[in-house]
Amino acid sequence: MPDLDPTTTSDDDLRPWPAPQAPVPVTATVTVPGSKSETNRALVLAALASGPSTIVNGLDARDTQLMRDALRTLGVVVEDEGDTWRVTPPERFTGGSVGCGLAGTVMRFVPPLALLADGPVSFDGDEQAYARPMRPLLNALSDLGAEVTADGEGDGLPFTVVGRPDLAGGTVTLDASTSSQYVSALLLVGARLAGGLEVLHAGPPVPSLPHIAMTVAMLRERGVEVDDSRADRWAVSPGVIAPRDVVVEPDLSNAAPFLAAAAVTGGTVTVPHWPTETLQPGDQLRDILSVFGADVTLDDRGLTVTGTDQLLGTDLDLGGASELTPVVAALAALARDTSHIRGVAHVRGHETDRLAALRTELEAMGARVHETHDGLTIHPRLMGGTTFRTYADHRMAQAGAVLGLVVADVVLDDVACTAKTMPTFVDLWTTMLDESVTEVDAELAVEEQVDPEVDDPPSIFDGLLPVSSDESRSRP
Ligand SMILES: O=C(O)C1=C[C@@H](OP(=O)(O)O)[C@@H](O)[C@H](O)C1
Ligand SMILES: C=C(OP(=O)(O)O)C(=O)O
Repeated sequence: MPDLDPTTTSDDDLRPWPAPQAPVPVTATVTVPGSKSETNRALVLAALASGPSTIVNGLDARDTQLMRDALRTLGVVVEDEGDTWRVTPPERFTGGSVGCGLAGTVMRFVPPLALLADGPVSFDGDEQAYARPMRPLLNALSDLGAEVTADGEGDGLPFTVVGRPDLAGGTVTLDASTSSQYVSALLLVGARLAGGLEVLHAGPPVPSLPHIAMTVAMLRERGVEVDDSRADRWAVSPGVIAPRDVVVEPDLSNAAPFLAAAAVTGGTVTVPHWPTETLQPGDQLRDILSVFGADVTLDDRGLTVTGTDQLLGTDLDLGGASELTPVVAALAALARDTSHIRGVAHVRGHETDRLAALRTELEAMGARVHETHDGLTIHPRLMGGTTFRTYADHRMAQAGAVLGLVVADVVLDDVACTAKTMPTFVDLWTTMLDESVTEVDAELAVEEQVDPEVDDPPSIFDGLLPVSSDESRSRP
């Protein structure tokens, strides 16, 4: 299977995509590409820095290519030198047109850069992105003195931002309960405003706080002073953003479907290079998978997850790691008993309304799912194959792939959307399954060597999960 083209989601060969069933318990080592969140922050900070920076292991996917293109539009030079990207900031940002695709990090992190640009910067994106919330950030930019005009009929994309050379910064108050990215976006640019920037949140709790902590840490690594000592307040002092040469960590959230593959098939998957200390919310997978009953070990090899016979029902607040919601919902649908996912009301404004999408698709497969005000209650039931719609959402596709490992005849209507953050998804997934079969064959060969007199050597299919549609996993 070819890698997906990271610049587009229109690879017709890959829609529809029959999700492969696991012929054996998934047993593999899967190296995942770099973190989307770290890559796009590193790019923006390099563009704002006082000199050239380099980025190694940056994620090459649709969201990060859109970010590189956006920065180039603003006059930033982004060059590829083998595995290293060299980013050279311009004297001043120029105006132009920025395409955001469906990338939250592009549509939220780039508009504040327009505050510093010489001319108007217009923003557009996929039609589906028009529904993503932007208003609190756009109001904050207006409050800071920018001219913000709506170019469409809605409250978000498309829009144009015109900055002014004399913007002083100061204090802005906004409701960031629909996305932490508004806060990160403002903090990233704050040091470059003459008076710095104080950001105050007023409203229901801010989701994805680890992502704001990641922003703060990456600013501090570049010499920027940030005060985050009080809840719901962040203050960035004015100053220089120092250039840095960075190595991006693997994307731990994108490791979720591969680790989940071990959990649902009773296999073992290792993700190498798992950092021992990290600010990525995907690190919460270690606790999440343990609560589902999987065995989780972090050691020199990386993170290793081994599944058990039956996953347990769970009660999880995913407010800090909401991008894991679709894969966790897939695990919950395959568990022994009811699970609750809480704290993720705002994922209704992610790539799609993820709560509605998950309820609809899991119910179509046979699960009973209830949408609550801030999450899902999932009652596992006997599940059967169906066309699993992905709604152009890479993480819905990941969830569908996990379900397809153990439920026969699951066909994703479009897997090409995984190119948003992982153009190599299909390739990695099929390689993982191939490696699992090879691994089992090798084990059997060793067993045969030990006892060559065995009359009837075990088949690689012995003791495996049922594979036909009428034998799909039975749920209480
Ligand atoms: O800052 C970031 O890199 C992100 C923040 C989160 O956004 P929300 O706060 O909108 O959930 C997360 O879900 C998204 O995938 C990446
Ligand atoms: C919410 C997500 O992405 P975005 O950066 O587009 O908000 C996600 O990747 O799950």
